[in-house]
Amino acid sequence: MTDTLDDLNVEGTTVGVRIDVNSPIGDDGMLADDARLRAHVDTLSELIERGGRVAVLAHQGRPGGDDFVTLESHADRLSKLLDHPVDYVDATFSKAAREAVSNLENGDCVVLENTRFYSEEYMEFEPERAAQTHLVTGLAPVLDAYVNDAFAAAHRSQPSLVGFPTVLPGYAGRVMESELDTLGTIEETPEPRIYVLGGAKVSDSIDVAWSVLEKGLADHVLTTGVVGNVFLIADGVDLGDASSDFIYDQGYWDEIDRAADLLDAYGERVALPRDVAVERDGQRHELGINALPPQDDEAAMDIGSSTLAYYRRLLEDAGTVILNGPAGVFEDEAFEKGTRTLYNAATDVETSIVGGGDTASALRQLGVEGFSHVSTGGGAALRMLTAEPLPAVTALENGPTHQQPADD
Ligand SMILES: Nc1ncnc2c1ncn2[C@@H]1O[C@H](COP(=O)(O)OP(=O)(O)OP(=O)(O)O)[C@@H](O)[C@H]1O
Ligand SMILES: O=C(O)[C@H](O)COP(=O)(O)O
Repeated sequence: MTDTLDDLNVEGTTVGVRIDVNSPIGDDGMLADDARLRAHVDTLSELIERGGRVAVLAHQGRPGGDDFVTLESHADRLSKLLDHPVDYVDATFSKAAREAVSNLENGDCVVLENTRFYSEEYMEFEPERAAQTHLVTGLAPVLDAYVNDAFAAAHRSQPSLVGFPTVLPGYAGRVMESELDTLGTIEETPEPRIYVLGGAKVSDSIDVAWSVLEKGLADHVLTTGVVGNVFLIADGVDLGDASSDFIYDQGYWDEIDRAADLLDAYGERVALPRDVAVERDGQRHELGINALPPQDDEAAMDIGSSTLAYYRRLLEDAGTVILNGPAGVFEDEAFEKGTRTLYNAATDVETSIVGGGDTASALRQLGVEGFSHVSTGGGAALRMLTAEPLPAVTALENGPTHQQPADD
C-alpha cells in the first residue's frame, strides 16, 4: 500500500508533483486537448488549498516527435483549469529551476520544463540508479516530499517516476489512488470476466491476452480492430492484400505466428470476428468470413453486425468487461459502428473498465458513457489489467521510511 495525500502534512511543504499531461499537440505546437490536465485538477487544487508549495513535473512527447514540445501552454491551461496562478519556468533542475522552487510560498504552483528535454529522463533505470541522475540529485534537495499522480506513465522506470520516491517521502496523488483502487483489484471483480482487445497495438494486446488467459483472469478474450484482423489471418482467413499489407507495413507480420500459438493454446476462449466491414462504392459494406477475401483494394476497417451480435451475447453473461482499443477505424463515420455499439453494450455489464488514453478520447468523441471506470492510462492500464506491478508504484511503496503527520 502506498501513502496518499491523506498521510501528507501539506501546509508549508514543498512538494514535487509528477503528473501525466502527455497530450495531442496542434500544428502550432500548442496543447490541442486538455483531458489529461483536467484529470489532475483535484490533486493540484487540494495541494494548493492545503497550503503546499507545488512544483509540477511532467513529460510531453518523445524526443524527435512533433509533439515533443515545451510545457508552457500546459501551464497556461492548468492555470485556467485551477482558476489559480500557475508559473512556468523553462528549466527542470538547473539553478533557475531550483530558485523558482525555493522561492515558492504556501499555495504557489510552478510548472517545470518537459522532463524529457533532459536525456537521462528518457532512459529506464533501477530506482537506486535513477536517484543518482542529475534531475533527482539536482532537484530533490529543494523538495520536502514527492507526489506521484502520473498513473499513465507508471509503467516507465524513468528518473522522475522512480528516482524521487527513493530519496524523498512519496505519496500517491488522487488520480493514482483512484486508478490503483480500481485496477489493482482486478482479480476481485465479478466473474465471468471478458477482455475485449482491439485497436492497433497488436503486440501489446497479444501480450495481454497471453497473460490474462494463462493466469485465468479472463474467461474470454474478444478480438476486434487490427488485433482481430491479425487473429483472423492467424486462423487461416484470407483478409485480402490491403489488410495484409497494412499489417506488414505496421511491422506486425511476426505477430501472426504468436496469435496462431495463442489460438492453439487457448482457442476455445478466444473469440474472432465473424464478419468485417470494408469500403465499397464509398460506403460501408459488410462481408461474412465465408465471403472473404474482399476485392483488391478493400481493407477490413471494422467488425460487422454478426460479430457485434455474437459479442453482445457473450457480454450479456459477463460480470466484468475490460476493454482496450477501438473495434475499427472509428475516426471515419462509416466505421465507427463497431466501437460505438460494442462499447455501449459493455456499459450494461456489472463492472466495465476501459483502459487506453486514445480509447477514452474515442469514447468522448462518440458520446459513449456509463462505464464503471475509464482509466487515464494506456500502457500502464494494460499492465495493471494483467495484474503486473508498475515500477513507479513499486518505488512509491518501497520508498524511504517516512512518518509525516497529516494536516489537522
Ligand atoms: N481495422 C482497423 N484497421 C486499421 N486501423 C484500425 C482498425 N481498427 C482500429 N484501428 C485504429 O486503431 C487506432 C487506435 O489504436 P490504439 O491501439 O492506439 O488505441 P488505444 O489502445 O486506445 O491507445 P492507447 O493505449 O495509446 O491509449 C485508431 O486510430 C483506429 O483507427
Ligand atoms: O501517453 C502515455 O501513455 C504516457 O504518457 C507514457 O508515454 P510514453 O509511452 O511516451 O512513455
